[in-house]
Amino acid sequence: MLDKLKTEVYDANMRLPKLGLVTFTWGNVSGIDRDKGLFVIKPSGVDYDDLKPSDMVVVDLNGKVVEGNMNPSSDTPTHTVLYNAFPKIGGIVHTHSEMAVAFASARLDIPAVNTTHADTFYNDIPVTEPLTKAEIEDAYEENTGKVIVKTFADRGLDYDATPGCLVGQHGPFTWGATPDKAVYNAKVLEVCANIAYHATMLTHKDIHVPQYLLDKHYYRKHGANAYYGQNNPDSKNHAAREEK
Ligand SMILES: O=C(CO)[C@@H](O)[C@H](O)COP(=O)(O)O
Repeated sequence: MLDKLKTEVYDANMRLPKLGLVTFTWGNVSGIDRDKGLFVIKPSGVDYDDLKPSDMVVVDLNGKVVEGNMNPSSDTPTHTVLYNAFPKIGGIVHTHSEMAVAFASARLDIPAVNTTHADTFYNDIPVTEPLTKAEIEDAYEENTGKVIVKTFADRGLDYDATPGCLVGQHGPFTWGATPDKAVYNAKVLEVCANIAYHATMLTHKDIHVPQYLLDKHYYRKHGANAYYGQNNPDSKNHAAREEK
């Protein structure tokens, strides 16, 4: 079942250690088949070197395992909440990338300090409130998803325009149209966290790009697909390059 999606999710999971986004068995990637209402996620606690596409676990949108010989990622309830709440996403990533986790631990948003950030995230990347004792002691991973959804609702953020969030005192979750795009967004989030940290340390100031720069980059990417570099397979330039 869903063999093609299993391979796609396996490949996306294998990019996490290659991109330096995870250590040991931390983190996870999933991908969804919206037509079937099923998503595929890596198994829990399995070393990336030992993973195979056939190890991926198939889960329904109630979080119930429908196929798989192993237990799904411990974060499966979080992915379940996000797929139900964010209908346009096709893939989700959770990592423990270090600078992102530093911002999450300090309970700080990752500020939009430059165009690198603006190209992918239309706002500061929000950090959620840490989960309460009750939220941790019962349905922890489900509540982790709920606090992300609540943060976006409370702050009036568009999840499609800002495809990532820091869970306070935990770490980053990113999403995208595909598992691979969600991995891309996870790496960009970590790069942005690093740049924001250094820029803030260099200036000891609160830095934010102006809204008109965020608008320019967002609408250049999400507006007409006339051009947006290598990130947009629909762009003319991308097609032209493919023909060579
Ligand atoms: O955030 C956590 C633990 O804090 C998890 O994401 C682990 O880092 C990976 O768990 P599995 O996906 O292997 O269950």
